[in-house]
Amino acid sequence: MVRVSVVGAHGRMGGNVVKAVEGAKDMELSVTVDAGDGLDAITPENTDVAVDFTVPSATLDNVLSLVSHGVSVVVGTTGWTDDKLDQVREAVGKHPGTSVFIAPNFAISAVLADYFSTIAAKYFESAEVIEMHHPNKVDAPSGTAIHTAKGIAEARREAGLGSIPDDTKSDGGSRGQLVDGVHVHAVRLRGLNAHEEVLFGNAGEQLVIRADSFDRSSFMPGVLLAVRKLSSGKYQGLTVGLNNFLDL
Ligand SMILES: NC(=O)c1ccc[n+]([C@@H]2O[C@H](COP(=O)([O-])OP(=O)(O)OC[C@H]3O[C@@H](n4cnc5c(N)ncnc54)[C@H](O)[C@@H]3O)[C@@H](O)[C@H]2O)c1
Ligand SMILES: O=C(O)C1=N[C@H](C(=O)O)CCC1
Repeated sequence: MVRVSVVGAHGRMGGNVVKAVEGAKDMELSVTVDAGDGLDAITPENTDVAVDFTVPSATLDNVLSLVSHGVSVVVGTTGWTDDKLDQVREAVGKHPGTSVFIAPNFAISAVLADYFSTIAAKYFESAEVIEMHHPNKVDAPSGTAIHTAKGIAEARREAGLGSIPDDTKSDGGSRGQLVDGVHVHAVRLRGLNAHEEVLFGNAGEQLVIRADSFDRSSFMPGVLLAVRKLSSGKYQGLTVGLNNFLDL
C-alpha cells in the first residue's frame, strides 16, 4: 500500500484528493493537514508520498520542509517560477531518495491541449491563450495558461518564428498579460470550473484547442498516477508536468 498524506486537506482540491486516496485500492490515507497545523506530523515513517494543494504563497516552503525531512511530494499548487523550481531541484539534490513532482494541471484534457498547442505553434503566425475559471481562484493567469504560453513561445523560437503581430498602441490592460511574448487572458465567472482555449491564427484561418474541466474529479486520475509514479522510486529529483508520465 502507498501511504499518502495530504497538505491543504480542507481545500477544494485537497478534499477531493482525500476522497480519491480513500477510494484507491493500492493507497491508504495517512496524515491530513491544513493551514496552521504545521507539517511535523508528516514523516517518512508514516508517508510514502505527500500531496500539496495549498496556495502559491505557501507551497514552496511546504515542499522544502517535506523534502528536508525525507518525504517525496506531488504538487498541484500553482505559482511556480524558474527560481522556485531551482530551489526545489537543489533541495532534492541534497536529499537523495526524495523526489518532487509538480504539475500545473492533472486533467488529461488540459495536458493534451497544452501538448497539442506546442505542436501547432510553429504553423501559425498568431497565438493567444484564454483561461476561464471559477471566481474563488486566487491567482491569475492560471498556472496552466502560463505553462501553455511558455510552451508555445519555445516552439515558436525553435521554429525561428518572430514576435506575434500586434499593432496595438494603447490597450488600458485589455490585451491581457504577456507571458514570454504570448498574450494570456483570464476570465473569472461564477459557474465555471477550469477551462482553457488556445487560439492560433493565420491569414484566413483559425485553429482553436479547448480543454474543459467541468468538475474536480477530472484531476484525480492524474494525481493518483503521479503518486504511484513517485512511490515507485523510479523518478528521482524534480519532474514537472504530467506529460512526463504519459506516452506522448
Ligand atoms: N494542478 C492541478 O491540476 C490543479 C487543479 C485545481 C487547482 N489547482 C491549484 O491548487 C491550489 C489549490 O486550489 P484549491 O481550489 O483547492 O484552493 P482552496 O483555497 O480551496 O484550498 C487551499 C487549502 O490550502 C490550505 N492552506 C493554505 N496555506 C496552507 C499551508 N501553509 N499549509 C497547509 N494548508 C494550507 C487552505 O486553508 C485551504 O484549505 C491552487 O494553486 C490551484 O490553482 C491545481
Ligand atoms: O481551480 C484552480 O485554481 C485551477 N488551477 C490550476 C491552474 O491555475 O492552472 C489548474 C486548473 C484549476
